[in-house]
Amino acid sequence: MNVIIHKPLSEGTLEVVPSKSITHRALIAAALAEGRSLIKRPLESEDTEATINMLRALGVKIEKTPEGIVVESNGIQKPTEILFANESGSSLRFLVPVALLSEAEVTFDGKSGLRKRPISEYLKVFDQMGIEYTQFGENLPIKIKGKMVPGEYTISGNISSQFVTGLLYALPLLKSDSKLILSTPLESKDYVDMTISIQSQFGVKIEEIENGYFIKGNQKYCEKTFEVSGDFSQAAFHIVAGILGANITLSKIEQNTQQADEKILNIAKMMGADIFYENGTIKPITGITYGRVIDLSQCPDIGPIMAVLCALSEGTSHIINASRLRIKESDRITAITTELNKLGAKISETKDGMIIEGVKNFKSNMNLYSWNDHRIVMALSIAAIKTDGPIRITGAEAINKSYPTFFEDYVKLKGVISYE
Ligand SMILES: O=C(O)C1=C[C@@H](OP(=O)(O)O)[C@@H](O)[C@H](O)C1
Ligand SMILES: C=C(OP(=O)(O)O)C(=O)O
Repeated sequence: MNVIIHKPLSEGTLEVVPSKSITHRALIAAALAEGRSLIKRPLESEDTEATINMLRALGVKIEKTPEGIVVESNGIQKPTEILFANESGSSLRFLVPVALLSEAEVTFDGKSGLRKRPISEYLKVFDQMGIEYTQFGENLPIKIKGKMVPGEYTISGNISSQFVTGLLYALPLLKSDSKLILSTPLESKDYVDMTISIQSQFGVKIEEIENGYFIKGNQKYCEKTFEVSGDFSQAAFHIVAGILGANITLSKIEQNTQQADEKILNIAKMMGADIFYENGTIKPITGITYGRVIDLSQCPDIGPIMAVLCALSEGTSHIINASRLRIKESDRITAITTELNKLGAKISETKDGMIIEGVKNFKSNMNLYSWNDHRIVMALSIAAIKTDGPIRITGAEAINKSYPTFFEDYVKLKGVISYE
């Protein structure tokens, strides 16, 4: 699907879509609880669907109802089929340790991009646990056989926090205590804090210790009714749209939900933006912003939209500590640099970030490419606010990964688009 943006989004009020990260986590905690849970206001997207399908293959009953998703579980069962994570890094990495609780042979696979994303930290843990595995490609498919055993395990903290989340889900269900030690400082730590917070709401406690986590064994997840909060990673696109010129108000976006991308508020303010935030409502004010040093080690997903804001800010910005942007759905450093430069931005890549000289406006270009990455499509659609004519984004269906209604919302906000 190609999208042509004839006129950018310009005004309106939008209810922020539910959080992808929280939806994945609530579904998994509910699947690990014996009994019946209800997940209210879940995100519906390709990624959350991957988690649902994988949990179903592990014997969990999941039903979509008008009230939300009902999850009924009797524990994790031997899988009935290959666990297919599609393109969702979270679904794959969260569910590897969970699936191993079945003590059966499990095969994981995913679509092209995910097949190349690292799974290395689990291989280290499998070696320490004596679990056997065979890989049939660069990373996936992988066939795993063995039993998770409690103990002390060491992994790196700077490849993906998703390995930590996956282990924290499964280890409390083992018969005795475990420790997870991080050999390098943990990046994207808020995501792990979110995991721990959601686990505690389902009755499981994790203790943070120096260099890692202590996980008491023999714990139980409890059934629960849980409501998903609005997604800061998606709100970030509309916040930047507001700063760049659109008159947008965002509703249903609660504060302090341990979302890493809530950091967009402080980063944008540091760049000179005015943003009002009260009672779950955000109102960004259009105005001038200034280039700054922006550290993305804790909030990588706002990388593409921060590049847009920096490219249109006065002076020079340095995006630093962002090497993991290269191992997402696309190499997001190369992808956003290439596409924004086609619009006249002045961005150069560094090994782990970008140096961005601000420009006042973008020119139009009818040939922008999604790089099969939802966050690149959304960032380019917001960049259209400062182009001097229409833009075409090819491969725009990538938005289905996390925000299938993105263009419907774009039109609600008075954007004019057509599809090819
Ligand atoms: O735990 C999560 O929900 C996520 C963690 C982050 O990954 P990394 O820890 O690999 O940076 C983030 O980029 C991803 O989109 C979602
Ligand atoms: C990288 C992302 O997700 P995941 O790692 O779950 O594929 C994302 O949503 O930007």
